[in-house]
Amino acid sequence: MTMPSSNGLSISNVGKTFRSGGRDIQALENISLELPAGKVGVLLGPSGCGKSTLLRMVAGLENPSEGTITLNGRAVDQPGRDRGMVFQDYTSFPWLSVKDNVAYGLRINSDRSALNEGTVEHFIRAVGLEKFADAYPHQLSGGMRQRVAIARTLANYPELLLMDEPFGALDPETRWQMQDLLLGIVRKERTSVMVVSHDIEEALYLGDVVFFLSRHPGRLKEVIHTDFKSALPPNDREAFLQSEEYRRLELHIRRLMQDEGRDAA
Ligand SMILES: Nc1ncnc2c1ncn2[C@@H]1O[C@H](COP(=O)(O)OP(=O)(O)OP(=O)(O)O)[C@@H](O)[C@H]1O
Repeated sequence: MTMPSSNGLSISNVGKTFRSGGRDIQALENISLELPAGKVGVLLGPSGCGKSTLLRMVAGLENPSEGTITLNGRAVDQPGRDRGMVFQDYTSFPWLSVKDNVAYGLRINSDRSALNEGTVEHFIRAVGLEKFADAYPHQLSGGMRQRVAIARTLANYPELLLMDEPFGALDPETRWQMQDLLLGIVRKERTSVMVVSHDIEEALYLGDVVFFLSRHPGRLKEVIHTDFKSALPPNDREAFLQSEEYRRLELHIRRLMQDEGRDAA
């Protein structure tokens, strides 16, 4: 049993069973993992292994059937401002400008503080949309709309940023740009991140640690640390893709995926 740590995300013996059409579907079984504060974790695994379900439980949108989840020592049992979620389908408000979209979360959440214009500007700049602050979502590309969603979520300074296949709908080039943009911002802001992905390259590029889940029911099969990246030149995708360790891990995870496919057949 994993001891919950007070610093970071701690998932301890978590299981989830859905009751559907009169029968029980066990989506996740006995998941225990730790994501230290300031790190990027990736939930990777075949379709249906429970990645989104686990992320939704960390967001507080679902409750575990067994086990506990804590963030920085506090129990997670409902959504909260300490966590911010970004979905794949750009969740910006079409009737609000970029600036107002980013400000929206602050406005509804501001208890005492007045709307902080500086924060809005800071995050619009961080995602490179300063020239589009007064534009509306329909005037933006998919990648730009996803930047708005990221800026809006980060403007609330969440302790943990949760992302469910955030770049899955983007073309490969934009996807690479968005991955670099995300890493640049979260390193600077020191935000912890948990990302759902089913893309091996993305998982190894983004993650400090990759949690590989197997399915039926979803179990934590392997935890892969990517310490090898610290010896590579920073922000150099080519060096990353050509490194021996990346190639080794990519092949290893590909085999894990294939094993899952065989098990399901
Ligand atoms: N609300 C629900 N009611 C019943 N079953 C559910 C519900 N949500 C998820 N499941 C089941 O739980 C399992 C895990 O689903 P989940 O969406 O978390 O997997 P995933 O790994 O994110 O899949 P994908 O990569 O395809 O998005 C699946 O068998 C799914 O059918």
